[in-house]
Amino acid sequence: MTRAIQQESALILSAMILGLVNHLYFNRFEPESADGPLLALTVQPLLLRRLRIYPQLINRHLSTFPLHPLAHVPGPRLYKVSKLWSVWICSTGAQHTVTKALHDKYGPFLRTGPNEVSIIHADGVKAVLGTGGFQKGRYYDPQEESKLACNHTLQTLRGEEHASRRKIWNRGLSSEAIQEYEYILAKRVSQLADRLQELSGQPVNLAQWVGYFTFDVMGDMAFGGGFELVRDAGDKEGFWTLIEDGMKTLSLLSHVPWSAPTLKRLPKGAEPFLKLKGFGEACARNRLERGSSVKDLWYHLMDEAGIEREKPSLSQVASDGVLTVVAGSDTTSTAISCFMWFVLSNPEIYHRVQAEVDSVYGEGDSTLDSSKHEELRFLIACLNETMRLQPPVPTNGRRRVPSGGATFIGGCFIPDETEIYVPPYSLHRNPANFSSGPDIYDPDRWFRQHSPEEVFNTAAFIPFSYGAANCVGKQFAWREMLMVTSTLLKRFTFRFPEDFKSEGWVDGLHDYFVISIGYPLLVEISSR
Ligand code: HEM
Repeated sequence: MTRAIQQESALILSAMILGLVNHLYFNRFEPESADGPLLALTVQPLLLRRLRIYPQLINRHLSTFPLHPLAHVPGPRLYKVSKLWSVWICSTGAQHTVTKALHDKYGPFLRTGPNEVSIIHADGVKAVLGTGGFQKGRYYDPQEESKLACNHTLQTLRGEEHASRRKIWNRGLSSEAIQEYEYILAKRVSQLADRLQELSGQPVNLAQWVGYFTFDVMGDMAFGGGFELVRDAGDKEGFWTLIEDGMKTLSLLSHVPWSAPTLKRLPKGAEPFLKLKGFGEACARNRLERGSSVKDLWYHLMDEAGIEREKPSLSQVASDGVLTVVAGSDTTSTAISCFMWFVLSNPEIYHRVQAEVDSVYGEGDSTLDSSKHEELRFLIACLNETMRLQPPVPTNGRRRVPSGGATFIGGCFIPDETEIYVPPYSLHRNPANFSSGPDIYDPDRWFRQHSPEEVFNTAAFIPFSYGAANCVGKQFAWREMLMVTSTLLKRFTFRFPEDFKSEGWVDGLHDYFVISIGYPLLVEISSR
């Protein structure tokens, strides 16, 4: 062996040892902040540079190491090495479609990070999200930073704390409470329809108007009113952008939760969150000063009836108010806008669903009467099919396998401390769960007698998530979606303008935890 080869072998060996030490350390002890890794990233390359070995060499031996506990889960090499790739994909808004393409290539178990697995096997739903499943993972931690917005919202609480706060939320969104909000909803639905009537005959961005509507509804629900976007025809406070920027930053940070404490020390690192928090606090102050003539959700969350032994704090409720607006407006408006896009793109379905609304709400009936909602079976199927293909929360947050909780899911070994998730967009389009034509808009699949070759597995349909932390607003969202879509279908005829390239509209749906609609949904409206 020449001296040069001996030297090279020694250097490679030392790099491998360093790689192994890093691997063992970071695999066991995920960093709490970016400080340690940054130090390691600075010192180790310098050290190796002196030894003439470059960090790429180490990278190869870290999370792609054949003895890594997740080595058996397939996925692209870049994902195995670092979460930074996910951050980049997420910043483009294409997380849902990229994850789907990777599942198509690698199968139902996909490694999307050094310590992260995505599952679209139907067994994953109960195992990860159901009773006996896992608690929320570190993905949610950036929201918990004390200097960041939405501190301790319902969405970031775990275990007992979550269960006791969720009890109050359940009360605020129970069937009984929703009956009281019906008045708010009906008022807002007629206001939207009246405004659209004024705009008939010209191209209108329907998605924008539906967005104004859902924001107004949530403003009424969470803070006793005050947004008035439909009335004033616009995003006058700029808080739409505020919420969108906040959500985008949050979804990026969520991929690298340990970077949040370090980033927050940088001057602009946490700005969108702080703005969002300021917005929530201002709305909360307004609600307190103004009071409310109706029992809104705030009434329940603040426990104004005095049912709880310990009254929730104002800051807690202000944070939950922001959560309501974020969780309840973009989601519902995405579902409604996508529904309109799907039915307008499928004229036969459009005519059938309109005919159903006409038959359920006959002469003299009001579409604001929700007691007939159960009769709208085809409309419900169309909305379900919409949320199957375009779930408003397409990727979902991560859960964490606890220490000592290693398990098998759908035959795949999932080691402890893994961040694991079940992304609805890919789950719903997996042919093992829905086929034939998993990517085809086919509302009839919700009705018809299924042949033995057909797969229709509703256990793998989770637009509202599943288990103890599923969507608490599901029942309200259904009431809202059915009331507004039946009203619009009954009152108007919609069509895409001649020169509108409607096929590409879905390409503008960006996944920033909730969907953000990038392109205008242009329609021409005429009264019927
Ligand atoms: C079509 C409309 C909606 C969809 C598809 C939807 C979907 C979801 C999903 C997937 C989650 C779980 C997120 C996670 O795991 O981190 C969730 C949670 C939640 N949603 Fe909704 N949502 C909708 C409407 C609403 C509405 C109208 C409200 C409020 C009135 C609401 C309030 C919430 C809250 C507070 C949570 C957190 C629940 C918890 O952590 O216990 N959502 N939603």
